[in-house]
Amino acid sequence: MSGKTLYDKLWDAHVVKSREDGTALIYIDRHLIHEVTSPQAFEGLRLAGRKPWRVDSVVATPDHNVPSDASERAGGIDGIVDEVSRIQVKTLDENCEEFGIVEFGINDPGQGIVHVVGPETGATLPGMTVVCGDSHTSTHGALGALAHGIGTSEVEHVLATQCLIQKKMKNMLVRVDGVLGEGVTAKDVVLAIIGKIGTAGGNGCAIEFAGEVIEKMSMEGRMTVCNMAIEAGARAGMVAVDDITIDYVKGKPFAPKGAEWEKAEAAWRDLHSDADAKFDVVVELKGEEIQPQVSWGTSPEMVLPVDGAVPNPAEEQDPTKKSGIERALQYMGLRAGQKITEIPVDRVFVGSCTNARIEDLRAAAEVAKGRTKADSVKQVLIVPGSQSVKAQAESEGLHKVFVEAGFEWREPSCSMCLAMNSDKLGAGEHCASTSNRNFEGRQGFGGRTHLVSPAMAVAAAVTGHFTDVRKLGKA
Ligand SMILES: CC(C)[C@H](C(=O)O)[C@@H](O)C(=O)O
Ligand code: SF4
Repeated sequence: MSGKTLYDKLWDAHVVKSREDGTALIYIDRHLIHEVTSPQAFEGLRLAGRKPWRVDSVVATPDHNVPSDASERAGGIDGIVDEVSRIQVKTLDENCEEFGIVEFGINDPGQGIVHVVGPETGATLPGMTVVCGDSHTSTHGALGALAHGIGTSEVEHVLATQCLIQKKMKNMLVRVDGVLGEGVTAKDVVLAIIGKIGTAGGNGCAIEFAGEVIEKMSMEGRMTVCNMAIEAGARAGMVAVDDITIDYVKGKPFAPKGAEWEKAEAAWRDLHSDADAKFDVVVELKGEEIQPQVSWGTSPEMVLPVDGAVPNPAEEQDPTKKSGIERALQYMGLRAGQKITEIPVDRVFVGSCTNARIEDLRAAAEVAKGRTKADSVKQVLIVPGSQSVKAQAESEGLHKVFVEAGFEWREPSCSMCLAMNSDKLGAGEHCASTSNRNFEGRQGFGGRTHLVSPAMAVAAAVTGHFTDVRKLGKA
């Protein structure tokens, strides 16, 4: 018998009962909650007269509907102008109060995007099963956890039973070997992976990201990569536990302490695929071949190196792909063969659970330092992923760099990642965005999203069009 993959190990450790039909009941260690997908789940609990099975496994924070604007934010929940948003955030608050759930409320120092808050507080730990009613829960797999999104009815199921019915996924290995060039980041790595395997490449699989590039990557970079596993079609992405993981987790508020820590660390050290483990699918990339990426179309797989040119549908043989390209070019307002660097940018968004951690803001500030927003760019939003990221950035003076560059320094929120709050693109506007989704209307009706790294987003902000950050020269 061959060895186990990391996914096999995490799965086996959480199976409560397996059935003949391939489904299994798995135990959930951590349940993260936000305002969008939890109201009906709590309503269901109430109607059935149930209470959460293990209330201390649940951690909540509002993120999608909270305004990023400081003055609107200052009014707390009651100050939220949009009525639907206000009700959602208020309902989360009331539900947490009623059921005794730990919540980092709207202006609490622990508040933030749920996928930033989980790892930074140690609510997410290696070896855990982590769920949230949110597809980007895959982010938490970076810690060597089995983490994936669930639907609202499953949110209720997990609240009520602490378990989830699942079918085991296939094992997929994505190896990124070699080294990354200067100016090439985790975001470029994951965009290049999706460009290669497509948005259906990981369907039915749990992806383990490995290889030298991933081994050298910081925890935050690994989170960026795992965050977008879902955009590659896989519900879960993960990375083996190593010293980088252990060092990251140590001392976090929810992390075990003292003798408990020793025991936990020893167990976590086994959270890697065995040398003889077999994967159903293996994909390999070379780090040195990855360039800074920019998405040009309406799907994350429509992505190119910054020195590339938008495809010409006339050169595509496959009729489905051809019409896909035609439609994307039309929506995005681009010409066949147009150089990526010739695409003008109207707004820039640095934020989201993909790229709003402290290292992302440092990378953005490094490019912004001594430069200013191009006149043609209407707005540059810099939105920290959590209150704690915001405080850290301010203690390092990063906010001053942004403000001096003519950018807006905002409050933690999902913000312009999706049009669920007041940060939106206007119809026809192009946005250099560090988020993870670029489908039609994602950032506002008619808005045109281009996915990039934080450094590339700022390079676009200061030049007014996509620019290879490596060619910017000295500020
Ligand atoms: C609102 C929520 C359910 C959704 C998700 O599941 O991912 C959102 O976070 C997104 O990024 O589209
Ligand atoms: S930041 Fe964007 S992708 Fe992440 S949870 Fe919020 S809306 Fe979803």
